[in-house]
Amino acid sequence: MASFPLSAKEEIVERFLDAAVRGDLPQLRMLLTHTPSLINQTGYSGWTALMLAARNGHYNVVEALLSHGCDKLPVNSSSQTAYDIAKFWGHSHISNLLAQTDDRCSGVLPELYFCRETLDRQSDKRTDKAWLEAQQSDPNTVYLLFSNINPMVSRCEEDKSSEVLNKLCRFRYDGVKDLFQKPTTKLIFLGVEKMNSSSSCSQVQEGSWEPPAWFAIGTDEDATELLKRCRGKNCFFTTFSPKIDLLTFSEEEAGIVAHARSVLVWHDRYSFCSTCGSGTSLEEGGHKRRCLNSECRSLKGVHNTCYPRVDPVVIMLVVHPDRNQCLLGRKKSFPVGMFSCLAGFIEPGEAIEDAVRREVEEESGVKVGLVRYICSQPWPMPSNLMIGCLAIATSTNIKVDQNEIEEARWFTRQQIAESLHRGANPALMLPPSQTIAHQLIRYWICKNANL
Ligand SMILES: NC(=O)C1=CN([C@@H]2O[C@H](COP(=O)(O)OP(=O)(O)OC[C@H]3O[C@@H](n4cnc5c(N)ncnc54)[C@H](O)[C@@H]3O)[C@@H](O)[C@H]2O)C=CC1
Ligand SMILES: [Mg+2]
Ligand SMILES: [Mg+2]
Ligand SMILES: [Mg+2]
Ligand SMILES: [Zn+2]
Repeated sequence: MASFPLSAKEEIVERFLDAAVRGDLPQLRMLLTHTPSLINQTGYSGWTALMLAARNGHYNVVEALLSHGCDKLPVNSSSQTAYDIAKFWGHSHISNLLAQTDDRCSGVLPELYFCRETLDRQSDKRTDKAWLEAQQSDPNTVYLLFSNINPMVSRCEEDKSSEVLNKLCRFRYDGVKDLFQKPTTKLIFLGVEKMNSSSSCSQVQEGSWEPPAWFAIGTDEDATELLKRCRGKNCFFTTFSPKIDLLTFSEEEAGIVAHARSVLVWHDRYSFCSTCGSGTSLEEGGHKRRCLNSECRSLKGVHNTCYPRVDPVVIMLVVHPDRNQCLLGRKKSFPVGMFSCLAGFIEPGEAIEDAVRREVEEESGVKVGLVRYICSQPWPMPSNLMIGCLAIATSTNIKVDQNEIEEARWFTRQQIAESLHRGANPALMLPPSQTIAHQLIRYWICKNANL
């Protein structure tokens, strides 16, 4: 067979990979210093330097590559990551290292979007009327303004390259106190600030630091009038279109928005008592509605009709019995090429595991055995709690319920890893990283298929 001379670029890649095979750390470091882009390159074999070092048990080379920010997601033609390779060849010190280090491939999920608890909710303070009133007029108290259920935001100018586009507009008492007079205004106590690096040091040391309280205000005032309070700043009300607005806050603000918006939506949609139909009033810092009819059954004992609702939803990555493929589906409303995990509402009297098995079979015809809970995410659309699971299929034939899902398919680990690694491609687009669906998929790829 004729062999062709290597180009200069190919030659340097092969020298780099050869250094990884031999465990030649000085040579590898020298080449990386000159050509940092070598780090994730593959040679003719389709293996990266990390895979080769993991195959040959060179712990120090794996360590050095990781410290240079090497990507652990690429897979070889057998769909193995470097972690899988180290495990297969019995280099447990290396597979442990690959499982431990870094955020993305540790097998431990990163904190999910909407999950950061920036404020301390202090739910015991919700029944302390005097304390709540004192906080309302405190000059340090922070108010967020919602026109009905949409928060007032400004465009984030700080970092144009970042995904953070929207920033919540923060008001002080003087800027919003007139709204408290209107009977339709809803005031929600969100919590108090947790102590962090920006808390005033001298006050913290003296013990005189009082963490500012945060409230959300929901109002049906004319939106244009409300915007005048910002005095010329470029503010607007987000409409919460999921693809455009919902995922564009910082991690800190996303958690606050999830809390405030879910409670305000509940007030908006449950104005009347669902037991007797009478009017209701807000209590407990906006976290309860009390029926105004003194004869109503809902006033005797504790009733879930009086509290904000949270709807549990199971969301699951179904793994093929061969452990090498996973089941993803797409709804008609998804962008072209996008597939995601199957999901569905838990029904009354149903355990999480049973809901997973039922929803998967209803939507795809696939039967599921083992179900393992992985993580959860509040999803304020309007108030779901996504309960993320991995599930092992016991059958593989797909029969889609066209009312719920347009198409469902088995995807190989390699197809998934490629889409995660190289980004959206026409064949398979995965949901954005802020979603639990994306994180479950990434978790499975990184963690290996063994549950
Ligand atoms: N964060 C994420 O990664 C993802 C979030 N989701 C969310 O999960 C939710 C549920 O997923 P679906 O596949 O639509 O559920 P699903 O498969 O149970 O079907 C939805 C249908 O269930 C019925 N239903 C039962 N209880 C309901 C309730 N409490 N609220 C609304 N409808 C109810 C309605 O007829 C509705 O049309 C959706 O709201 C969706 O936004 C879905 C996929 C990914
Ligand atoms: Mg369903
Ligand atoms: Mg569904
Ligand atoms: Mg359902
Ligand atoms: Zn009632």
